[in-house]
Amino acid sequence: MSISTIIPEVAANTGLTSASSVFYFFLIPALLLWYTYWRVSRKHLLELAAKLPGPKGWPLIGNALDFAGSSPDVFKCLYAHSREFDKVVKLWIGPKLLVFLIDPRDVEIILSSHVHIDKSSEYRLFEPWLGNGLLISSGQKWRAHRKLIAPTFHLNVLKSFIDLFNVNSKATVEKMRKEQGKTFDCHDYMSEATVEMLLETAMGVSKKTQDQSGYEYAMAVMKMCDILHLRHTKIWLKPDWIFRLTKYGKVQDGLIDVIHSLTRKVIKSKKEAFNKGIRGSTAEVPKDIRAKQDPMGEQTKVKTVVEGVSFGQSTGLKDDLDVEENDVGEKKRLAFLDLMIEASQNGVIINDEEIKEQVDTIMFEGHDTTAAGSSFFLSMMGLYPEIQEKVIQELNEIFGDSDRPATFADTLEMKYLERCLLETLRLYPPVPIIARELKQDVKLATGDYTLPAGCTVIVGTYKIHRRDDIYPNPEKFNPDNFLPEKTANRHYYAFIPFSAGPRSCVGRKYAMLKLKILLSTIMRNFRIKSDIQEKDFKLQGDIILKRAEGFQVRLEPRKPMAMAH
Ligand code: HEM
Repeated sequence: MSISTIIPEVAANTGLTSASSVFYFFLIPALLLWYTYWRVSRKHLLELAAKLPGPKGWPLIGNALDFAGSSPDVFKCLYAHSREFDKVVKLWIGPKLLVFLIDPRDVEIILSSHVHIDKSSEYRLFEPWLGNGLLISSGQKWRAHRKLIAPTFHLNVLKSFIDLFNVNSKATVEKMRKEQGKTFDCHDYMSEATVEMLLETAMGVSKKTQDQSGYEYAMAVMKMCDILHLRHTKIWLKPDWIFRLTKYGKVQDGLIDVIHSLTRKVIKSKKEAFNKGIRGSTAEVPKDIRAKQDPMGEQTKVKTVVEGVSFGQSTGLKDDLDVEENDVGEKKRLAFLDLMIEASQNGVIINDEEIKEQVDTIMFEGHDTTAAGSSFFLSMMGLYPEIQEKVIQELNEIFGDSDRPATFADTLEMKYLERCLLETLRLYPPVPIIARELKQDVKLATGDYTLPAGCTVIVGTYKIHRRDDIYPNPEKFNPDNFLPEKTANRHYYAFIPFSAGPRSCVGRKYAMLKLKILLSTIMRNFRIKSDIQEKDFKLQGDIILKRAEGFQVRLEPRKPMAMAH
């Protein structure tokens, strides 16, 4: 009689022991086999990666610890790496290979290509929010929708937004007036203004359509970005099933609810107007603004094809936004949401779900980027009073004492303000990096390096804009970097705040026009002061570049009753 029949616990234990030994007997070789297969299947990637320069990492986790700190620490650490190497930097986050490109000649190969246009897997985390909208989609869907959407941001359409840009800029000035003399975060005002302008222009609905304010929507977007950034940098939060078990999963659901409820209301309201035969924005433009606008019909006289640097693109580069006026057919002159709804009527080009995805995408891409860009601009004005005075002088020359709204022709005269804006986008590009996933190997231009298929390639815009071989004294805010003689000889891909090539930003011209009207209106009313020096900025690159401490500025009135009407 064996001992196990006498003592049942021992029998059970013996059974357990033998079961677990069998388990380990098979598990360990299975794991080893899987690891060997995995290494062999990635042999090509590992061999090419070994030749790329990069900081030393740890076994298995690679450089994952570089991503473990707070947002500003991660940003600082990545920027420090980009300064140790001058062309390419390789980093491993566990098994994931990231390759940063920081030379414009290499960046051109990726951004100008019609092949390397797939977004990296990191963008997948946006899906519950943005669906498969323009920012994330690829292949035939992206191509068809890009073709549909790009013409809705043509200058001819944008010019019809000028009244609404003016109305909303004035309203922002009035709201900011209560902050005079205090130190406050101007980003809050810029976010609200940019959301409301998008609603009234590209979406074509009154901002009163929604009961919550643009500010609430903007705050929900900001918190969503915090969560997405956390998931990008903390690898254990990446798998959906783990993420859903954490408190962040629930918070995300709540935020998406706020965001999507705005989207649904906007689409509903636009459809109702559309069915009544109304085209164009339903937002109100006060009579005085419309009457003062374009008194001599000058807007129609001004040649509309103003390309290159004035609209955020290096001189000489072109994309699908730079089509001639005559190439944009009558039908395509509709604003974004009008055109989406019209196209959906036959259900072939775009269906209701796809419209929602695109509205979410444009609302996000269109507001957070411009809110950051304008807040950095105001911070720069506050820090450099002599530069600010030159902007004010230019605005005085254009507008004199008048409180008239800005016209399109005026925006073309704002040459110095434009250079300050471009210089802001150089030093503080709101989208500090762009990531793509390579489906095939890519030979680089700057050395004997080949990027392996399967890696994530990251265009390091922030670092490229601060290369000392391209921009002398690169950390200094110097609007003269954008004098025509300076831009003429620069590599096309040395200034890419809006990306470039077939997947460039569709809102590039919209952003530049809107920012010129908003910022000039603010500066016709206030002088900006700021006490925190650039070296003390705590930058965080959670998708959109921001200052962790907030964009603290003070306002001084230029004219006590200026612009009051
Ligand atoms: C200062 C303001 C802005 C900056 C710096 C900016 C920058 C960028 C960049 C760098 C990209 C490429 C992103 C990537 O490939 O991952 C992009 C894409 C995009 N942007 Fe902007 N953007 C701005 C404003 C806007 C505005 C106002 C809109 C819409 C009204 C907009 C809509 C889009 C869309 C839809 C895409 C995706 C395009 C595609 O993949 O085909 N952006 N933007």
